[in-house]
Amino acid sequence: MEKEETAKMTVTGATNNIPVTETWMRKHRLLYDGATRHPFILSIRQGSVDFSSFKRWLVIGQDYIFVRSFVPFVASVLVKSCKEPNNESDMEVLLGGMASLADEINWFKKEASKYHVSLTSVVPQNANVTYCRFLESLTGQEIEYPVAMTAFWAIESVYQQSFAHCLEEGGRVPQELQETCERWGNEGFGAYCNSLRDIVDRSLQKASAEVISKAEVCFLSVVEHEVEFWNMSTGDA
Ligand SMILES: Cc1ncc(CN)c(N)n1
Repeated sequence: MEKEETAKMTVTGATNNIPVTETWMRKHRLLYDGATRHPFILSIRQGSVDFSSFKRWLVIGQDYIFVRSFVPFVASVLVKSCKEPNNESDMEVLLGGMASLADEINWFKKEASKYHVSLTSVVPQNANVTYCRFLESLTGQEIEYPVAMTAFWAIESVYQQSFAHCLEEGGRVPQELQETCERWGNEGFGAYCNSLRDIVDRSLQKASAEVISKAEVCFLSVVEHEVEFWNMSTGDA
């Protein structure tokens, strides 16, 4: 076995047959489930979620702020993808991602007007500010494509799997939140997340052990930020 290959195996624990993202999922399952099975998500699934105006404001207002910061981050990933060899399919997936963010922004505006929330007067909470700063720190040219792609995939996947869990059999999602759960928990959004994951795995195949290790750290940071994001709903953030 080549020296470089040995280093990769040590850092990631990956074997030839198991994609790197899958090794992370197995290794960090508890942490990941902490985000996708957060008490706030479970309360939506069980139908016990508190409909106070604060929470409506939280989900619509705070997430709107987040998504507006997410767009320049995704744009920076798109720019990086243009410099990658064999990038045509990556570009298409990323453009699809941009389109879905445009839809998200419009949806937040529609929801805000339904609940009479003024999006421009929502003050970002600390956890959100920290998360948005983290995104900004990943837009620099020095951040390698596989690292930035890892963040992108993890951010979208945690959301998709959280809301998909709400919709799984046995759930009692309140009527008012059904559309929210379907928006991110639907199969199409799941397929898009799988395309992002495939790009991550492919780009990591040719990455150095150092980049793979950075990508894993980035994955863990995203999961922690997503937990903090949900914590805002219980006032713990
Ligand atoms: C915090 C968060 N993470 C992910 C998504 C899905 N784009 C979102 N809207 N907000």
